Amino acid sequence: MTALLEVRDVSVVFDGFRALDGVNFTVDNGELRFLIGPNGAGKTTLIDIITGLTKPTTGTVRFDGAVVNGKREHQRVRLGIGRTFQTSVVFEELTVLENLDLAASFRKPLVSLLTRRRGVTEKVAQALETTQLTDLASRKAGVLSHGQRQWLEIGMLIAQGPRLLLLDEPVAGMSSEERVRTGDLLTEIAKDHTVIVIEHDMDFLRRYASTVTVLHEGKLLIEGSVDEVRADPRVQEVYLGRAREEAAHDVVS
Ligand SMILES: Nc1ncnc2c1ncn2[C@@H]1O[C@H](COP(=O)(O)OP(=O)(O)OP(=O)(O)O)[C@@H](O)[C@H]1O
Repeated sequence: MTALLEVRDVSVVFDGFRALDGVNFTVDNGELRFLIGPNGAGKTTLIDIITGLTKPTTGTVRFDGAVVNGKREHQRVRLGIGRTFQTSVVFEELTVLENLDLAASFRKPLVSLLTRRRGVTEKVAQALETTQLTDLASRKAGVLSHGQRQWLEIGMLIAQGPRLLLLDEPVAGMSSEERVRTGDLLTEIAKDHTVIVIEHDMDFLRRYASTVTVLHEGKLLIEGSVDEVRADPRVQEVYLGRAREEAAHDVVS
């Protein structure tokens, strides 16, 4: 396997605070990688330096072998780096199909966006099928359930044809049924994409993750299988220590 993404010795300093501290993080082509860590560990900052939203203070980010440090967000999207945000980006007044169509059109010149097209492009049809939203294609996005909206956002990402998908807590707020469907969807997407998912839910990880990367206080703590990570005393301390602190706080407050 070859590395699609290579983050080398990356540090990010915000006003003297080290959000990331010498992080090395490599993801191979075709991997479904999970990223975990307690609040403030640096997970979102790591995603931000991959997408170009934040510039690393030191270190390099390579995508498909080329350094992308100097590239801006939209240039990285064009290279094939796509992300979802914790906050929704769907247009509520547009239908599922229209949202997907718009997302799929983003790389085209403006003139083709202004030309009315008939029918559904292959990419959009593929995104509808993968996310199993075909039956809801003509439904306005504003009336979708939370889970359906998340799948639409993932579909919008797929419709853009990225090689690397970065998903920030895709199952947050979902029912257990929706979680299963999302896990299956991620597994399906990972068959022909590379996927990095920020997720906290251990049950979800146990079911769907192969390799997990744990961040803590801006550093990479451990990388391994779910079992290896769960058995690691440092990980237990980070999570259990945190739970103990919170329990103590609950008692005194
Ligand atoms: N723009 C910023 N300016 C200053 N500090 C920031 C900025 N962005 C993030 N931080 C700080 O960097 C640290 C890491 O934040 P980050 O959002 O990456 O953590 P996280 O692991 O994604 O946490 P969470 O699970 O809470 O989302 C936090 O302490 C946060 O307050």
